[in-house]
Amino acid sequence: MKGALGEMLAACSQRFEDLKTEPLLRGLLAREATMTTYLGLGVSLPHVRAKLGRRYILALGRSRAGIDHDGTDGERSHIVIMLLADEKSRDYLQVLAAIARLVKEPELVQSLVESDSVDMLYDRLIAGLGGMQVRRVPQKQNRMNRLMIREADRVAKGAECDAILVMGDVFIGGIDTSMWTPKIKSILVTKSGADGTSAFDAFAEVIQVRSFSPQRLAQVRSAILVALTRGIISFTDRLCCIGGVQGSNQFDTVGVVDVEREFQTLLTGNADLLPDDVKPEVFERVIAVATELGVEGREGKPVGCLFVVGASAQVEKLTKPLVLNPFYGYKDEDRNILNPFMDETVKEFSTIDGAFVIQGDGVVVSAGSLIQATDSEHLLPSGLGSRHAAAAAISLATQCIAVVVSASTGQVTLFRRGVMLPLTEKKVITEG
Ligand SMILES: Nc1ncnc2c1ncn2[C@@H]1O[C@H](COP(=O)(O)OP(=O)(O)OP(=O)(O)O)[C@@H](O)[C@H]1O
Repeated sequence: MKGALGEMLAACSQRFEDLKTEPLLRGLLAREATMTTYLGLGVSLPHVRAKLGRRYILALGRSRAGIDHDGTDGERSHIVIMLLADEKSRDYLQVLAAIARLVKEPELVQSLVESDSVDMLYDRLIAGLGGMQVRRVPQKQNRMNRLMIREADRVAKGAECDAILVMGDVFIGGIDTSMWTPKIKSILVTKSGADGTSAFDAFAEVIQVRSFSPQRLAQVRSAILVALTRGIISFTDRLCCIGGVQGSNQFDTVGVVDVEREFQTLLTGNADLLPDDVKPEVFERVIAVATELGVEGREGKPVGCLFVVGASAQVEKLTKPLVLNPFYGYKDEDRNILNPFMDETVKEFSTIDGAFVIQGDGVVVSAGSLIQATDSEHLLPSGLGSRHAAAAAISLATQCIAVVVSASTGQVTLFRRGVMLPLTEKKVITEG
């Protein structure tokens, strides 16, 4: 890896002659020594921040034979994406996250590894950055899709909806935007990268979510929550939603949702779903990690988990460590939940008892914390035990938002001011 990084830095310094490669290499290797930058699928993303004089330099290296890399369980790196960032680049974590998201597409990675020439690799990378190729949907299916779109438009107008929410992942590779014709403001919700695609012309807003529960209603709920926290819709809005089974290429459902009624129990007169100090992207990230844990578990086994986000000064007074805090001593940037390398770390620690305490800006303060707040006033539905009770109590005692993944049902539930809002449906978990 040291050799590969040296080569890539040399290539960069040919382009940018003022680049001081020695300290950059030292920085990259030091970063690598604290935590591996291997992302999986044969891709590594070494990165460093330094005085660069420009915001970012990105270099991509390919090795067909692969490079040995620490902390990869014997997997080799075939693609090395080196990100150099200036000390002052403020969206550093977002850039890292965007790159990490991109290389989660196995087909793209494979096509980069197999490219015959630098030009071909470059073209494929650019195509990958521009989103996936939209696949053709058979004529017959499209007739029904067009009909559903027209109906959604009519329902939206008739019911005086403020916007149409379109679940885009019904279509493999994304919705064919030429098909989208309604006059009402439309919001596309999608898991796949929409950056830079034509979706931005056809839709007023694009909400990119990282993880979805497979259930359709739960998907709509998560999407509305994200749209709310980002200020794309408001509590008084009425939405027309159009969706279908993921990857089926077929819209099959049109529904109307009154946002306020949907989230009524949670709001009761308070319009601030998110605590003041919690950044929307941090909340979204926590929901995404929680949903992934709920759906996938850890190494095939169901896991439970509790995230307490925001109001960390208040929260700290009501918590006690159950184990030595594994996040102690790391730089804020390295233990921020927005950092893509934290995903695995958080999932790894999800198996230890206790809660994650996370600051509103994303910095993980601790894991394995015992919540000492108690609340005897609110009765939780039967079947919910001490983890859910702790989440309810801490959300009542402080201005935090708590997110629980149930080990017994996989359900993700949100707590704010002691009120619970299930975000995903329960699933039946069988042992073994
Ligand atoms: N006060 C608390 N603070 C932090 N973590 C807690 C607290 N109470 C329980 N937990 C965590 O929740 C775990 C499971 O507890 P329990 O089964 O009673 O909860 P539950 O609400 O039924 O959740 P699940 O649906 O995941 O089983 C405990 O092993 C512990 O890790």
